[in-house]
Amino acid sequence: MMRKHSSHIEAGSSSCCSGTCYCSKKVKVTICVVIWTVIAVIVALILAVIIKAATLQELFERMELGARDDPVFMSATEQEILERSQRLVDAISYRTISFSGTNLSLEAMTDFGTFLERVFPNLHDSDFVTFTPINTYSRLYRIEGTEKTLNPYLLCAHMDVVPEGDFDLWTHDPFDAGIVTESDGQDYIFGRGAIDDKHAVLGIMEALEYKVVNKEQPKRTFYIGFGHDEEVSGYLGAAEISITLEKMLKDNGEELDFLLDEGMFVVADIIPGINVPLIYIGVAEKGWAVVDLDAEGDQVHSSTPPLESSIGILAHGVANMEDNKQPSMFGKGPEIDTLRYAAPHATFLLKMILGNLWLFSGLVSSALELSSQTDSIQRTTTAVTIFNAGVKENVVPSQAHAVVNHRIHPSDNLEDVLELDRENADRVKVTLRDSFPPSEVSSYSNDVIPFQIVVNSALEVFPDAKPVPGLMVANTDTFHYKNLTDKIYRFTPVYNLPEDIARFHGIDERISVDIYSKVVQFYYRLMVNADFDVKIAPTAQVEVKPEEVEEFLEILEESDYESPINNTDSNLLPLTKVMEESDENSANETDSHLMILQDIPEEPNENPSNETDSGLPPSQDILEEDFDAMPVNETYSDMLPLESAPKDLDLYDLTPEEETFSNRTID
Ligand SMILES: CCCCCCCC/C=C\CCCCCCCC(=O)NCC(=O)O
Repeated sequence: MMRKHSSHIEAGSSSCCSGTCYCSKKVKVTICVVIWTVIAVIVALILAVIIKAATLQELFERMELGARDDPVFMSATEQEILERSQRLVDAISYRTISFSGTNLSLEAMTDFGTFLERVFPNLHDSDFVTFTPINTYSRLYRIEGTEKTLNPYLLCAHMDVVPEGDFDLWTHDPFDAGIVTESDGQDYIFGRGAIDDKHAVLGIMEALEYKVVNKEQPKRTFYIGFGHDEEVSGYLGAAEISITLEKMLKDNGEELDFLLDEGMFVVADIIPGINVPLIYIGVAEKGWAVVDLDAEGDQVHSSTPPLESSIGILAHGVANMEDNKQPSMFGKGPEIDTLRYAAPHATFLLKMILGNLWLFSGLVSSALELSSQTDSIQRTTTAVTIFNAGVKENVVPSQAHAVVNHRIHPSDNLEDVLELDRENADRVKVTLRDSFPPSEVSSYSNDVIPFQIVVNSALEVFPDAKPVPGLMVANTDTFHYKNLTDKIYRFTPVYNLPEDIARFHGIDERISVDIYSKVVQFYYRLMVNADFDVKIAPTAQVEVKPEEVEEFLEILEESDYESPINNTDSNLLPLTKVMEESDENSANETDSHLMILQDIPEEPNENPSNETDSGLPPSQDILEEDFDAMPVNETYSDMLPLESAPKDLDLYDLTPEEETFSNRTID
C-alpha cells in the first residue's frame, strides 16, 4: 500500500511540483489553476487600478459664463490696494466680540456700523442700494438689478468675532496690529476677524462701493446680509435677517437663487501627493451638538481623598471620548467627492488610490485620520471645550463639569452620537444641551449655474487652483437661511496652508495684503459673473407639466393663435435643459422656446385690468377663465415679470413671425 502510494506521488511530481509532493495529479492541476487564477485576478486588478489612474478625468467642467476671458478686473493701484487694506485694519480695531448669546459687544457693533457707512459713503447713498437695519445691529442690503428676469442671490458675512483668547500668545495686538511685514517678506493684516470674517464684510463692501462709484448697476438684483452674532449661533442676526429677507422676496415676487457665505477656502498642501491648491467649496455643513458632562463624588478633606473623585471620573470619561472617536463616515458624505475631484491632480501613486476608492477607501480613511484637520471631514468630531471643578486646593469637590461640542457629519445622527458618548463616559451624566442637524447637500453638478458662478469667480482670482466640493466642518449663519434656497455655498477665497487653518479662532489670525486684494476681486467677479447668466436664460425655472402646456396651447389655439414654433413641448425649459439642448437646437429656436410663455400675455389687448404686468400668475395657472380674471397686484415668484424682460439682448430678438405673434390679441 505504502509503495503503491509513493510511486503514484512520484509519477505526479514530475509534472508540477518539484521535490517531494504528496498530491494526486488532479489535485495539483487544480492547485495550479487556482494559483494562476489568483495571479491573473491580481494582475487584472493592478492593471485596472493603473488604467483607472491613468485615465482619470477632471470632474469639474467649467462653464463659460461670459466674463471669464474679460481681463477687466476692478482696477486697483498699489495705493488703492493699500487703502483697502487699511480699511480692513480699521475694521479689525472694532472689538465686536461675541462672548455668549447674552454677552455681545453691542456698542462696538454700533460703532462698526457707523464705520461702514463712513468708509463706504457711495454705496450707502446709492439709488440702487437700499439698507435695512435688522434687530438694530445686523445689516441687510438690497442691490436693485436692472433686469428683473433673474432671481436674486444673497451674499452673507458676519461682523462679530470670537475673543482673542490668550492675548500673551499673540505676536501682535489682536485689535491694533496694523499691517505687518513678516519674515516671508509678505505684508499681513493681523488681528481677530482678519479671516473670520471681517475680510468678507469689507471685501463685499469694497466690491459694491467700486460698482457704485463706477456706475455699474448690476443686472441681477442681489442682497447682502451681515449678521452681528454668528459666533454665538446667529439667532439675533441672521435668523432675523432671514425673516425680513423672506418677506422682501415675497413682496418683490422673487425667489432666492443661491447664497454664498463664509466657509471653506483655498487650501494647499493639505494632502501629501496633491500638489495644487484646492478651491474647497462647502456644499454642506455639519450639524452641531453641545453636551454637558457631569460627574459626582464625595466632597471630602484632601488629606483623605476618595478612591475616585468627581474630577477623576469625569477626566476618565472625557479621555475615553477622545480615545474612542465617533465612527468614520468616509464615503457617505461629500468628502468622497472632495477626493474624487482632487484625484486628477495627484501624483500617479495617489491617483491609483484616489481613483480606486472602491478598493482603497479603508486605506484613505486611515490616512485622513492622521491629521485632525483632514479627519474632520469624515466623522463627527468631539471637542472638549470647557472643564470645570474645584474651589479650593484642599477640598475634593463633589461636582465636576465639562462641555463637549460635536460637529455632526451629514451621514451621522444625533442619537448614535449620544449613545457612544454615554458608552464612553458611562459613569458620567451626559445631557444634550443644544443641537441642530447637518445641512442638506447643495447641488454641485456641472450644470448648476450658481455653483459655476462661485467656482468661476474663484478660478479667476486663483487660476492655478482646482475646485473641489466638500463638507464645511464648522458652522455658519447659513443654517438660518436654509428655507430660502437649496443652493447654499460656503467659501471665501482666503489661501490657507494647514498651519494657517489653526489661526481660525486661534492665535495670530491674519490675511496677507495680496490675498485680501483677491478677496475683493473675488466678490467683484462674483457680482459680474452672476449677471452673465442673463445671456443664457432666466434662472427662474417654471416647472410646467406637459399636460399643462398642452392645455395652455389648446386655449391659445381656440383663441386663433398660431405658434411660430414647431416644437411646443418645451416652451419654457429649465435653464439646465436649455443648455443641454443648445447644441442641438438652433439659437433662435431655443430662444423662442424660452420666451414664448413670457411673451404671450405681455400686451394683452383686452386685459381686463390693464395692470397685470405688475404681477403675473404662474404659467401653469393660466387657464382659459384666468384670462378674464388676471390677478392684479399679485406677485408670483415663479413667473417672470414681463415689463423688464431684457429685450435689449440678442437672445430676445424676435423673428417677424414671433413679432406678429407677440402682438396678437388673446380673446
Ligand atoms: C481634502 C481636503 C481636506 C480639507 C480639510 C480642511 C479642514 C478644515 C479645517 C478647519 C476649518 C476651519 C473653518 C473655520 C470656519 C469659521 C467659521 C466659524 O467659526 N463658525 C463658527 C463655528 O463653527 O463655531
